[in-house]
Amino acid sequence: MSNHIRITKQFSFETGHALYGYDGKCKNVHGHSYKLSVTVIGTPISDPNNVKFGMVIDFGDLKKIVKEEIVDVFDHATVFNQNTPHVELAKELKDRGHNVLLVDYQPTSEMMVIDFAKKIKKRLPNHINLHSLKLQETDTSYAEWFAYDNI
Ligand SMILES: Nc1nc2c(c(=O)[nH]1)N=C([C@H](O)[C@H](O)COP(=O)(O)OP(=O)(O)OP(=O)(O)O)CN2
Ligand SMILES: [Zn+2]
Repeated sequence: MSNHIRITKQFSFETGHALYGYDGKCKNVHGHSYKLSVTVIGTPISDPNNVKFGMVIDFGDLKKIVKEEIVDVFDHATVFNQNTPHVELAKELKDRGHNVLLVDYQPTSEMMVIDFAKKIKKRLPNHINLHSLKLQETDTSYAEWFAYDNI
């Protein structure tokens, strides 16, 4: 019998964005208190001499990866699609000392969660797989990425 276990760590960060060309209020620069749940899957370490005995991955090690790749980059930044005229607004804000992040996609929840999945997968140890991500933009809206939807 295998013992594959999913473990999840939750994060939150405040990020501004604007959806260039969108036909609603989210074309305006505004922000969200994003909540991100990161779920990985693996087998708990079975060697009692290993300091991480019984763990799939130390929650602290998962936290370090997600903080470095996502939270520290996106928190209190404003994200713009670099393929739109918003790049000019971004330059102006940057020149005035604001924390601006240019990405090569429309910064919707869907596209951000795809970007996050790529970044987290690259940092995980070989024996740990990314199972899913849930990115909550508002109390009532979220996007999810699942590994088995993307094989
Ligand atoms: N499929 C998507 N639709 C929308 C996105 C998105 O990322 N993916 N983003 C936005 C806006 O950025 C913003 O999040 C507004 O979302 P919405 O849920 O419509 O927010 P409201 O506050 O109006 O929601 P209610 O809870 O219904 O009041 C827009 N769409
Ligand atoms: Zn928004």
